[in-house]
Amino acid sequence: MSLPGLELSAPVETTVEPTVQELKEGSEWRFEVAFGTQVEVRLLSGNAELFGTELVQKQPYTFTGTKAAIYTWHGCQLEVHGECQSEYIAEETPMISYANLHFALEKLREEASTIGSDGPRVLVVGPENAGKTSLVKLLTAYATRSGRQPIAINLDTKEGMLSIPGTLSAAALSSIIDVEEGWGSSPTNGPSPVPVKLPLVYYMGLANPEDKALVYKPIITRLALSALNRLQDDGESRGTGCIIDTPGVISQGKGSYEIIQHIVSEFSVSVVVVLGSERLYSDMLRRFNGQRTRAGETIAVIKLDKSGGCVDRDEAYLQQIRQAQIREYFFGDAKSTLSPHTQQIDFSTTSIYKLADSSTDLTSLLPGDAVEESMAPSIFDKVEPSPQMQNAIIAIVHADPSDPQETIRDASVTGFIYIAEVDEKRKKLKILAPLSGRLPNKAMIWGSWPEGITDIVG
Ligand SMILES: Nc1ncnc2c1ncn2[C@@H]1O[C@H](COP(=O)(O)OP(=O)(O)OP(=O)(O)O)[C@@H](O)[C@H]1O
Repeated sequence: MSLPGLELSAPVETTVEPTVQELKEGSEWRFEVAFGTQVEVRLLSGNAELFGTELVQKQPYTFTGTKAAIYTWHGCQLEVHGECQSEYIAEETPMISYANLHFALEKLREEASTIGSDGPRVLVVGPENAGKTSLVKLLTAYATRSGRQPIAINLDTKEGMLSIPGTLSAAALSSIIDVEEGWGSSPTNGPSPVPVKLPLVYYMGLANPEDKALVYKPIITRLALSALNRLQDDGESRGTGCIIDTPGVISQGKGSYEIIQHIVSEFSVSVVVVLGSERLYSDMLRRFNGQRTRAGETIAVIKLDKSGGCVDRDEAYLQQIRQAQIREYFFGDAKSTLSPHTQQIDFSTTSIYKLADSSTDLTSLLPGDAVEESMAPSIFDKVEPSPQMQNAIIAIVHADPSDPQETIRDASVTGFIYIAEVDEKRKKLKILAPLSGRLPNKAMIWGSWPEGITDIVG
């Protein structure tokens, strides 16, 4: 069966005989599956995990558009149906050092729980494709397997965590992460085999946060406030702490790591993990080692090797991932199909704010420069619907259309709509929304990221 909007129709190749991969202890099977093809994997014997989440024996797992690795601590047998784009077994992996980091964090968590303080706030930085997201998934999965409830935080707008790209989000993860889907699914209207997570989402609408620190930094501040409050209020998460994923671009040293500094101070980061860069490690050591957090803890800076399995992903592949995340937001996934609604709305019922292109960025002013009222940065331009909006994703946020721009910028997301058609003559928009019913009278943000997507509505 083919699902509308999802490219899930390609069946698993059943005519080809399955292959069996024998993995020795401490090795991993690295595999890539193209979009449009599916590969089914079963764990026949032994134990195995995908970025920290354990596979259940005999259960079929189906992968499409995936680059990942299945690791075994004690050896296992995997049965593979279908054709991978590439696959091999690697015996050298940095998994022991990753597991040691987990045990060190567990020690800090135990200490925090004993004295009733916050568990470690862990920041993962490193160049692009160093394996940051995979490490954050692994540490989160290991923490949940230890019976804890970590808060996972995504500050990388290039890819979404439990939301679409362009967003920053936080979620308390008490249940396992989904082997096939990555982080799992956010609330849907259907039953889900893996419990759904309720993320807190903010919309940035840009791929490169350094382009607009004026928007990115305040959103980080909001998200940090919410996440740290959640830690304080939630006994289960408090001793566990949080694990923060970041975009590679902020680790390149431009702007003297100003954004990393901002994240460390807003989240009161106590452990900085540097993946795959000696130079970044030495810069982070110089900047943070031995410094103290707000609560007086000493900040630790740790270096970890990049896994040889990390793959550079080309732009075409990344675009397919983004489109799959958007389709999934509206239509669900193979396990739970959603029923989004198209409807016509009048231009007059919309209040759309577009990130201003030429806003004065106060961060570019030198200390002591006077800020005149006329120079005050404008964050958004209020815009009428226009043909350029066709195929765009628009965020609806928890703010009134008449609220100050700062309030709109700092508001969390209620949901997203997709603009299928702009009819300038009749002044109507055809939109796709996850639910039926009138759109709330809230401010809407039109960003440049994720880019428009075609063919989503028939
Ligand atoms: N051990 C491994 N074996 C095979 N593939 C892997 C392995 N580790 C990571 N990958 C894959 O490599 C790619 C890059 O990894 P990941 O997304 O974790 O890096 P990142 O540093 O978060 O990237 P970005 O900077 O773009 O956010 C991903 O497709 C991931 O699934």
